Amino acid sequence: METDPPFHEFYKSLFNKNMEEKTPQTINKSDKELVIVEECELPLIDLSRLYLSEPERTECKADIARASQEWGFFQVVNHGISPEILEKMRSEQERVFKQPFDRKTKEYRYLNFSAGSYRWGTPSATSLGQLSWSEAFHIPLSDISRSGGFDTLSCLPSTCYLRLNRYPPCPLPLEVFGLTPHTDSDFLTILHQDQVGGLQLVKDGRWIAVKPNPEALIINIGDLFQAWSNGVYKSVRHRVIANPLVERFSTAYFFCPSYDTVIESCREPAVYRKFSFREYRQQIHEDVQKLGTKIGLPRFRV
Ligand SMILES: O=C(O)CCC(=O)C(=O)O
Ligand SMILES: [Fe+2]
Repeated sequence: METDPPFHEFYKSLFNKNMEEKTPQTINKSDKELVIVEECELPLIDLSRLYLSEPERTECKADIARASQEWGFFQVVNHGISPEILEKMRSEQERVFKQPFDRKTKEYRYLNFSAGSYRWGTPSATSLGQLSWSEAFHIPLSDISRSGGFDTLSCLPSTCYLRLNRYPPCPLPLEVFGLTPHTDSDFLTILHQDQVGGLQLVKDGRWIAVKPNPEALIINIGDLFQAWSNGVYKSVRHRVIANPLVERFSTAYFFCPSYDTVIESCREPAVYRKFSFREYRQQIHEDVQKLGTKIGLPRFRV
């Protein structure tokens, strides 16, 4: 039974188009203003410092604020989630994705998730550079609290969700992304990645590769946090490079406000006009439908 999504069959015309072109497009060329130079470690924050007395507490918060301004990304250790739980999450995730493809698409109910929680590839892609060579389960937190008896989760907005990502080995890693470049449309993201690597982000106008640390959690600022902080904290573009040999797993938790929440800059003069999260989501949806791509925050500049 095939477990991988049928990328080759479904995107055959894109592969053929790429072969026919005299100089096949590679993703590095198509994103040509940004060339990869190095692998680096994200700023590392030891969260246990928050429980110490002053000045450690304040210094820890200042480090977080600095990383959020300069990188939009940082990693945390001593976050309270044991390596055993992270390992268990990874092995359960592997089990879910190892189900036959047909079952993942048609029989989502076997997992007790809502309809439409499974996605793979990029249905709207018109070139290989727009295709994401990955599959994901997108699980509203309300589904988890309902099925797992985690009552404490029910006090979080129903818009929060968990995304389980799997990146199968990809035969054309220079032409196809694991996940195409994007910023996250939420407030804050918490990401756990395995040891394979592939996550890259833009720093000072260049793509850099994030050195994996499976013990750490990666935190990144989302679009709403950027707007709320009036552009002080950065929602940074990131992407995942496909791997030709090994599969990769990651889990992302997207912390979102309720749809009615109004995002308004905390400072004057405001860089962005105020908007509700509902309005933001609708605008993204509309842009993706009409233009094939997300515009995001630039739409809301005053
Ligand atoms: O897999 C990763 O490392 C990144 C995932 C990501 O950026 C996302 O799901 O939005
Ligand atoms: Fe992301």
